[in-house]
Amino acid sequence: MISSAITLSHPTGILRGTVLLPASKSESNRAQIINALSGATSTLDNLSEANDTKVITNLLQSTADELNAEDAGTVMRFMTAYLAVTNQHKVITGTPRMLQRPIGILVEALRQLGAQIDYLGQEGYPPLQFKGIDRTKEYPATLQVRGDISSQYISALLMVAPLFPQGLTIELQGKVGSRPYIQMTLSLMKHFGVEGTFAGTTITVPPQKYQSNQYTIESDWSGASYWYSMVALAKEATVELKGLRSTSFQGDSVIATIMEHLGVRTTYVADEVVLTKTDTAEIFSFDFTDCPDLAQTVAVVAAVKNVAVEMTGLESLRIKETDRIAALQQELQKIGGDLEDLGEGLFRVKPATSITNNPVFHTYEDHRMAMALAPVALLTPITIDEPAVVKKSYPRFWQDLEQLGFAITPEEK
Ligand SMILES: O=C(O)C1=C[C@@H](OP(=O)(O)O)[C@@H](O)[C@H](O)C1
Ligand SMILES: C=C(OP(=O)(O)O)C(=O)O
Repeated sequence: MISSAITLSHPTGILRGTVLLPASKSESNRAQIINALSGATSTLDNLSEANDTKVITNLLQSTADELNAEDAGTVMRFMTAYLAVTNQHKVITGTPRMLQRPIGILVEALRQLGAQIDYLGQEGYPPLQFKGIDRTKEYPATLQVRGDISSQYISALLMVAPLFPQGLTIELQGKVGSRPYIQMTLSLMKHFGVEGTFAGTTITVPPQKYQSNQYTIESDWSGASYWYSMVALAKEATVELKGLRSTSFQGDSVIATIMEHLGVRTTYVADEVVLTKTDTAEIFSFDFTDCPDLAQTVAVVAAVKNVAVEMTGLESLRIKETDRIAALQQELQKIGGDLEDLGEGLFRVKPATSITNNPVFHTYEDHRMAMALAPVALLTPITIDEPAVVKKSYPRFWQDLEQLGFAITPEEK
């Protein structure tokens, strides 16, 4: 998909079919870092085709002096810890947006562990220059690390923690966001032979060696969330999503519970879930602290279904691929809706009152804006700018939509 915009519509509004979801980029990128730290002897099956995963695969093999993490937060943060502990002398940079996404908390923690890292631009932000690690330096076995900016800093530190002679204890400070991603990191570490404990706000990883193992990456629950939206907005629907597990490492599997309020029933069978429609469309409140990547999905469906959902825990949305709160407000206003800021962290979805005016949606270099807005096409033809953004996590998204009956027309501008 190279066109700069597409128009998207669905002639019947009826969805029936099977979708082979992409694998989780979060699991793929952790598994690859752990594998690289343990001599690259594990077998990783079903690695994601997400660009974020391709980027980390390439960077882990690269001999270049300057590495480019592009727009991938996990790559920037996980590679930062990896480059530090593997004593490399390289630079890591990224897209202009990546240079606005903070990394100071992670750099500060790694410096305390002996890593020499300089900022090449603004203090606290990439690009970073690595100048090796001083192994002679006494380092503190316990670090205090803020948990309220990005859990990716904690995950990055945890994956390298067993390599330190005393291991590492992390005491999380402040509110902890995206906690299931920290848990996912510990679960994958355990799969590769390293045990850590997470009690209250303290995580301890004793010194240990990773063991090689086989792991099959699960399909991506965040990517699944857009199919939940489509089922919620379709006239009729039965959609099978392949490769999802009822017991998942991914916190975004909570989408199954959230979408019960918005008219989607989930049935777990073998290695897939089946989504069907119900009549439910009820107001509810939900705290997205644990699953920030689902916020856009839910805000759009709720607006279109006229359900004034109350949303909290959206703080981290402002420092993702774009300021996702501002982007949602802009785009929902185009269909008469909004994400109203009620203050003190509370947001309320304002129902979309004019969805049929052929909206042209912008995507703000954010894959999740494109994918969260696409389901609106089940009700009215829409235009999506820069549709190629989906490649960050779900490159086959538009092909999968076509397979389920969406009509997609490129619009050259
Ligand atoms: O660790 C991960 O794989 C991720 C953690 C989350 O980020 P934050 O911890 O910055 O909220 C999430 O938004 C991101 O898409 C993936
Ligand atoms: C926030 C995201 O990714 P990252 O932080 O890894 O760039 C995302 O995929 O929604």
